[in-house]
Amino acid sequence: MSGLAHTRSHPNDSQAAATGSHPPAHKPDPTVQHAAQGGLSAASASSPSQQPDALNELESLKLKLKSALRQFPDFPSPGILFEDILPIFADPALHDALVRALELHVSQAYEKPDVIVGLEARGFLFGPSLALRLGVGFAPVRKKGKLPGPCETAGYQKEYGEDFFQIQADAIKPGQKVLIVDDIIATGGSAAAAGALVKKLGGQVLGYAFLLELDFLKGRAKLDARVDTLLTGQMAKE
Ligand SMILES: O=P(O)(O)OC[C@H]1O[C@H](OP(=O)(O)OP(=O)(O)O)[C@H](O)[C@@H]1O
Ligand SMILES: Nc1ncnc2[nH]cnc12
Repeated sequence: MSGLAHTRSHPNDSQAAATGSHPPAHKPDPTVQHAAQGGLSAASASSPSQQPDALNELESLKLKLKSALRQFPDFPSPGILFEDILPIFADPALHDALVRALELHVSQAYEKPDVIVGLEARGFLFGPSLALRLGVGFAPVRKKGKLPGPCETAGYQKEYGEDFFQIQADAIKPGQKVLIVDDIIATGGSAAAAGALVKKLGGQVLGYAFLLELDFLKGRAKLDARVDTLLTGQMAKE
């Protein structure tokens, strides 16, 4: 299995990314840790530049991370199986594993970005740490009404509702290369809105990187640049 996996999304597939039906109607015990499937599904070819040691390290980090995720059924609304990533941050070793995995992933797969853009709120948990490791800037995309000064705004729909995102007008300079990061891609609405904001400011979206992809929702079809995720899938425990 490749340590890095990505596909370039096809903008024309966006209709396929509608809201989702959900995977198995199991009722998992939320106190039991679950395993999202490690690795990535489609189109995951290693490039010759990828170092075997780094790939092994990445695979081992992904296994640790997947075992830390928990699921809560019917949160925040009925029918949603909520993936809780917070146990990762309760344990410094797991926290470090997440930042290290993203650092490996991004540094092997992309040219160096100028700016990491993280999405409120869970993209703020690791976006700044990743930016620091890579030696690049960080800019937040926030929910409407939280950022001072001139802002660009984009509305979007997500797996469980709709919202507005904003970015400060001077957060990205025209021509800057941007990597957008968040914890989860579900329907892709949030990430697509963030990409639209970066492009409104003249930024170049190198790609999107996530901890977890709920692939049955086909969110990556909404994104028109490279998409990378450490873990894929949603698996309920009986
Ligand atoms: O792919 P989508 O269907 O758009 O869903 C993914 C988004 O949903 C969650 O954020 P949420 O809006 O719940 O905000 P939070 O991080 O503040 O909890 C998650 O952190 C992603 O940002
Ligand atoms: N099922 C889910 N669990 C956690 N965060 C989400 N964001 C969108 N869908 C989600």
